This record gives sequence, structure tokens and C-alpha cells, in this order.
Amino acid sequence: MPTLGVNIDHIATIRQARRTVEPDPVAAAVLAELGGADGITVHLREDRRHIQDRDVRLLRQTVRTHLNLECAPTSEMVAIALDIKPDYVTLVPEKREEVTTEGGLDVASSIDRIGEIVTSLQNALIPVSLFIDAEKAQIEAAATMKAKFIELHTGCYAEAKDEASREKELAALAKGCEIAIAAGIRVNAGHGLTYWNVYPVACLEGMEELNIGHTIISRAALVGMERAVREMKQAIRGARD
Ligand SMILES: CC(=O)[C@@H](O)[C@H](O)COP(=O)(O)O
Ligand SMILES: NCC(=O)COP(=O)(O)O
Repeated sequence: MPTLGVNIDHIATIRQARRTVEPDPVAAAVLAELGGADGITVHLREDRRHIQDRDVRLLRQTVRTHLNLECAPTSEMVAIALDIKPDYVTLVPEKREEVTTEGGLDVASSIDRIGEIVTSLQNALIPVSLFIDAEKAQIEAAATMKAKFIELHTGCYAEAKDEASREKELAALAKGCEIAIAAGIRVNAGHGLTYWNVYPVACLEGMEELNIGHTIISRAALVGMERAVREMKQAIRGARD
């Protein structure tokens, strides 16, 4: 079974909605690890819409499992990664106006530019994962760059509208795993996975780690609601510890 990397971006989304100090993603990472997370993932976006530089620096010191820093392949982000030294870096595409990551990184069209970034990070002993679609040309480009990992983008699978399309997307992910593993690349996957659609992806041969965020943070907000209200009632009564 694959391991679970918990993406805590959207704890920071809630904090940034008020530009305050709570909820703290660093505290969320500790709780995620207590719950069994095998790794912590954060996406430091260029527009800093959720995770902040301070979060990544503190997480580097506090995460006890492994820290996966997702970032765009830009010189600013490479400099941050080289300074902070996460356990691995996942290069992802980024558009300022998008609501969430749309599609995988097109590494096949930028072998020289992205290959240089992969080499500089891996020379600094930071393994690189490339967040790509499960397409042969993209996987072969990742192999050319000698990236240690790929992360297969599961968004199309997650958004499939009917069973036939979901099966087609799952088959593409399975084929992607097969091609990558044959090329000596380790395989992770993520984006849009939920409690309801995760199992078939978890069963794919050779899948190492699933990075999951939004659905876990959403569920955490709901399963914690009753207790949070009870604690506020106690606080109003002056009875909170
Ligand atoms: C690359 C990826 O799938 C995650 O980083 C995801 O995008 C979560 O962050 P956002 O919600 O900011 O897109
Ligand atoms: N790389 C995918 C990720 O970290 C989490 O994506 P999501 O579960 O928030 O869609």
C-alpha cells in the first residue's frame, strides 16, 4: 500500500482568509503526523495565497516524517528550496489566476530548462519529483532529466463524470506507473483524491505515496465542529482550561 503525504495548504488558506495566526499549519502538521501521516506536503505558491515562507522554515525544523515542498520551477523557488532543504521537492505548474493546479507540468517541452533545475536540486541532495500527466512523452522526459520521482496528476481521474471515463483515466495512471517504473523512476500521485475515489489509485502496482490535501482538511473541519462549539460554550461560561 502507498504511504500518505498530507497536504496542509488549506489550513493556511483558512488562516490567510483573516491574515491572522490561526489555524497554524505547523500545528496541523504535528497533528497529521500523530494521526499517521507518512509525510507532510506544502505548496509554496508564488502569490503566497496560502503557505508562507515562515511556514516552510518552521516545518523544516518540526516535521518528523518527511517534508515535500511543492513549487513552481522558478529561480526564486529553487533558491528557497536550496536554502531550506526539504526532504524532496515536487515541481508543479502554476498559474496566478487558477483556483487550483490545472494539469501536470509540461516537462517534455522544457527538457533543458527544467532539467537544469532538477540537476541543481539533486546535486544538492534534494530528490526531485515532477508533477506530470500520465503521458509517455512526459515520463520519458522525466527519465531524461534523471528525476528521482514523478507525481502522477490524478485530477482527470478525480473529475471523471462517469464510470467509463474514470476507468479510462485509471488505466492511463496504471500505464504511467508501468512506464515510469520500467525507466527507474519512483511514482507518487495526487490531486483531487478523496475518501471515495482513493482506493483504486492506492491499488496501482508500484504506487509509492499519495499526496492528499483538500479532502482531509475538509473532513477535519467537519469532524472537529462539534467539539469546537462545545469548547466555545465552555469558554463563554469561563470554564475553559
Ligand atoms: C500540485 C497540487 O496538486 C497541489 O499543490 C494542489 O494544487 C494544492 O494546492 P492548491 O489548492 O493551491 O492548488
Ligand atoms: N500534489 C497533490 C496534493 O498535494 C494535494 O492535492 P489535493 O488533495 O489538495 O487536491
